[in-house]
Amino acid sequence: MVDARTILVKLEGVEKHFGAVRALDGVDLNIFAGECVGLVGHNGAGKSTLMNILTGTLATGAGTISISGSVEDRYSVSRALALGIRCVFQELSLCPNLSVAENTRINHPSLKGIGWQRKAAALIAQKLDEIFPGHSIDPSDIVGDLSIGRRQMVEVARAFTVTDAPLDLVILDEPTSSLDSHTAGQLLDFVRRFVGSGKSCILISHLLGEVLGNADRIVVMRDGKVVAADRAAVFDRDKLVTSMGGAAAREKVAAEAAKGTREIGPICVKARPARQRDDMQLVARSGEIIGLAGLAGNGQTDLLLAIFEAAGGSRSGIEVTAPLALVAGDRQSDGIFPQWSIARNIGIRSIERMVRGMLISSRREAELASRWQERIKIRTPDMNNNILSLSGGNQQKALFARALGSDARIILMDDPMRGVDIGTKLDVYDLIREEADSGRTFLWYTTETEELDNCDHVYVFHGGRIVANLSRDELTEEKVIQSSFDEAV
Ligand SMILES: Nc1ncnc2c1ncn2[C@@H]1O[C@H](COP(=O)(O)OP(=O)(O)OP(=O)(O)O)[C@@H](O)[C@H]1O
Repeated sequence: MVDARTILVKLEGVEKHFGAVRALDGVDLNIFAGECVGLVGHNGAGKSTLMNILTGTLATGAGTISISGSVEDRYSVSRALALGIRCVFQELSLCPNLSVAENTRINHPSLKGIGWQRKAAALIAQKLDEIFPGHSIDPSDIVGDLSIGRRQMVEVARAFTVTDAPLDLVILDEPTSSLDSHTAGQLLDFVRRFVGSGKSCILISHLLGEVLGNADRIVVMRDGKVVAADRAAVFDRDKLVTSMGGAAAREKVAAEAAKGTREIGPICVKARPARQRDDMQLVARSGEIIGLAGLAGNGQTDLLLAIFEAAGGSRSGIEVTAPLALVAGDRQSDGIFPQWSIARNIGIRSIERMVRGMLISSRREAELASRWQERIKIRTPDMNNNILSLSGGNQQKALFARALGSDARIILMDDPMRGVDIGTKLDVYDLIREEADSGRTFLWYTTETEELDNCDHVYVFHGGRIVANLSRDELTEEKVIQSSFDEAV
């Protein structure tokens, strides 16, 4: 049957190699006007590489790109922008030392002359209001001072602002990874309105419910190839997971395993948020997995960082009695060392064990890295490659390996599953349970409410304070949301 809709983008036989890695292996992809295409696949499947080709950031090794029926021979970033194609990359690209309005101006050279700042501020404020009503971002805020969730909101809103250049397709690569469920819902509603007006979106996400609920069509990638492409209605969660390469049955087993009971030991962390007015505090015992929940930016990360800073001693309102490691959520700013290899990035938290004499032993570093590559399935041909050669999700796995491979007894996790695929998440959940069984303690802030099922109990935050302590039996998404909207007493 011939599809009568207008084809906006047609990619045919696209290939891309990075040295020995075949990132794209003959990919065909059509995007029609007025549709939202969900793009899913395991970490390293080739999604970001394909999108980098579509935005002109990477050149193809082979294959053709046609936009609105014309084959593009000299495709580039500026050509893609001129054709109305924009992307919100997984690794955010805002300049941290500039304000929200100044960052907006970067994308809109036509905003010049006297009053450009005011015009840029109005442009971004209007788009933030439209997508995220009730947001508390001011165009004069310096981006580096914003939480990662707010930066993600600015980045998304900026991609949808229009001055003189056309806007036909917005690629959203993991756009909700740092947003709480309320804010993510606002964005997804906006995406539906956007495609309803005849424009197109590509939505890349590891949150399969998000893709199933909002995409018109779904394309599944696996090992550099498109392995399935059909109307969203044809898929369900199990079918998607199976097309991506397994783990459907394991999901149910993992959910059951999370309900098991484990022996817990003595208290190892007591922490009172700085703004707490009553006597509520976070108390963690060894062997516990504790969730930190609530709307993003309500003090969860602040408390984790305060606990991290108090390591090995005590400071006002915080007591910690064992070594700590932190899995950063904002991996670009706080997690990876971009100049170093994957192996060194993993070994750095265990440097005392790596040192022989005055030098770091490459053998010990390689042993640790190879053990964790296997355990957590980091996809790379060589752990001595630079960390930036890994896909986003695989970089995040290296940060887990750094923390779990260390001597830390308490692991602080700041929304740590950003960009991690479903199969790997299940492996990491298993790993966390195993490690908790052996007495390690986990403090786990997550913006994915489903993940809280893995926790023994959950502290809900609002306005910088703990407002509820929910046991596993009391835990439902409604309860968490209700508590996070309730004013702290
Ligand atoms: N600059 C690079 N140098 C070397 N290898 C690279 C580079 N960029 C990507 N790769 C490799 O290409 C493959 C595809 O990576 P890509 O980032 O496209 O995956 P992805 O599907 O977006 O993964 P994720 O879900 O983790 O973001 C991976 O094996 C990755 O390691």
